[in-house]
Amino acid sequence: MKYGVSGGRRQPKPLLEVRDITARFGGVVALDQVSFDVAPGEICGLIGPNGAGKTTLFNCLSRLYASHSGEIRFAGQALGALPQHRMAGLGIGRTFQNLALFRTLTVRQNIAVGTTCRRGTGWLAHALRLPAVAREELAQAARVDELIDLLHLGDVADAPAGELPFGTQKRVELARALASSPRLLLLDEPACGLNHQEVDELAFLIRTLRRRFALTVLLVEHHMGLVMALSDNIVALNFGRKVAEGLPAEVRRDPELVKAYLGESAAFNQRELAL
Ligand SMILES: Nc1ncnc2c1ncn2[C@@H]1O[C@H](COP(=O)(O)OP(=O)(O)OP(=O)(O)O)[C@@H](O)[C@H]1O
Repeated sequence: MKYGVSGGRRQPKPLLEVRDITARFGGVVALDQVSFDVAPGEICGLIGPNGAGKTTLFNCLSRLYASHSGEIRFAGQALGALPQHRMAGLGIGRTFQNLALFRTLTVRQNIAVGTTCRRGTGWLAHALRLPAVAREELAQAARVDELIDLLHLGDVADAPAGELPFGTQKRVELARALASSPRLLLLDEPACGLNHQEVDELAFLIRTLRRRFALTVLLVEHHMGLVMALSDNIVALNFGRKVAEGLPAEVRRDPELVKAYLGESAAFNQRELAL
């Protein structure tokens, strides 16, 4: 029993509840009645072969796709009726597989964009330049500085984001997602395009960020070493269906998953497992 009372101890209520999510693109069933929970503070790995439905699920969670059936609850609140632009304010941050930075803005400006959803002052306060506005701007600048420091972006803080190496741009996007002070962070293939050393650093960074910001993380990733090393729990999809769920050690032995994914994945090698 994962939630409720177990062994005399009260288990935490899930932060994220995904119930019977089905999403279609024409005749393609991208997600087929997918259900799982993510507990507060957990790193949940979401794995599966290409086309399994992982990104579609992320897009349902961040409300980029609203036309799915089923229910998603975040901190007990149903997301169904909420528009996409409310997600960051609610506490859901995300990064994108193919990066979605403002290429001509500097690193600092890109990260600052992430803080805007936390603005408590309205347009009138800004027009009158009330003291509360200045206080808020100082707090946001401090948050941006903290993230620049934490993600080692100091040397490039004033460079246009689009001119930076791919691995650095990924750190900028992560910083922007964190700038909105999320409780739930959706990471879409953060290791994609990184070399071995950068993947090792990423693993350390994700653990550090979880501790520092009390984050819950949903991690889509093809790098099996990273997923197995980081995840408390793993959900595996294939052809839109959930085919396995459990602890990393359980999931990696699941026959259906091995057949569907790991057996044909060259990525699941000893080098990655050693991470
Ligand atoms: N916008 C779209 N229009 C039509 N079909 C789509 C669209 N987005 C996804 N699909 C289809 O839905 C299915 C799931 O795709 P999705 O991108 O969610 O898989 P994925 O697990 O994220 O794959 P990958 O690991 O390659 O990123 C695939 O069959 C894909 O072709």
